[in-house]
Amino acid sequence: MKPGFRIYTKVNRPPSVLVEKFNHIPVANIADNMGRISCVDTGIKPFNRVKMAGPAITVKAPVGDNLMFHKALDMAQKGDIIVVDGEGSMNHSLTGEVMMRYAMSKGIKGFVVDGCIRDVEAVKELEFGVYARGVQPKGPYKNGPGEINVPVSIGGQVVNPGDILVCDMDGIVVIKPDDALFLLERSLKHNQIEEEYMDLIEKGIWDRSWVDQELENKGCEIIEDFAYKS
Ligand SMILES: O=C([O-])CC(=O)C(=O)O
Ligand SMILES: [Mg+2]
Repeated sequence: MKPGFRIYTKVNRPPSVLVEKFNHIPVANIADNMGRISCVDTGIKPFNRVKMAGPAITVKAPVGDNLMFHKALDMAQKGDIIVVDGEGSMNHSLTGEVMMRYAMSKGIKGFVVDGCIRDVEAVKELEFGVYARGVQPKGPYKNGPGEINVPVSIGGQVVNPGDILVCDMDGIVVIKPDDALFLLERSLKHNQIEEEYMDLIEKGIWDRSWVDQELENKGCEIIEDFAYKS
């Protein structure tokens, strides 16, 4: 055992037919079905408009070093998302256009980096999901150590290898494979309810009575006799 410098090559990936279905579901709708506690903090932002869902290949990188990220690039399979725990460091970039183009050539879906990237002008144009905490022109070292396919922590969430990440312009949600089928059904229902709301709004018949009902239940004081005076 070599804690801090080891690679697990096997990953239990959920079935890709299941994962792919999450591509069409807004992250917000999934998050609403997960107790609002399963999203990565919004310091990790999209750097283009590419949405994605895929199983995680995880990398625990020493601050400012991307040797293990490069190894993960070689190990990752079509459809994977490489998730890099760079401890949120803003001092060195961990990836750039060259690695992204290589990843694209392998069918990898994208990168989620709790750290910095560079080549952001090029990233805007890529059909490849890139989510990261910041931008830094100074490049990474390539010395190691680090670990691949172990639990990592990014933006306040634990990500295990094989967990499903769903990423869109609102943010990133992390799904345990055992919860995926249940969440897929719930989130599709949620989509449908929201579509019904939009329809009722357009027709001008959306029922708003629940708001006053909630305020009454919670004991809100409503003053109707005079305006606020300072
Ligand atoms: O130095 C590296 O490994 C990362 C990099 O700049 C790139 O991928 O363009
Ligand atoms: Mg570069």
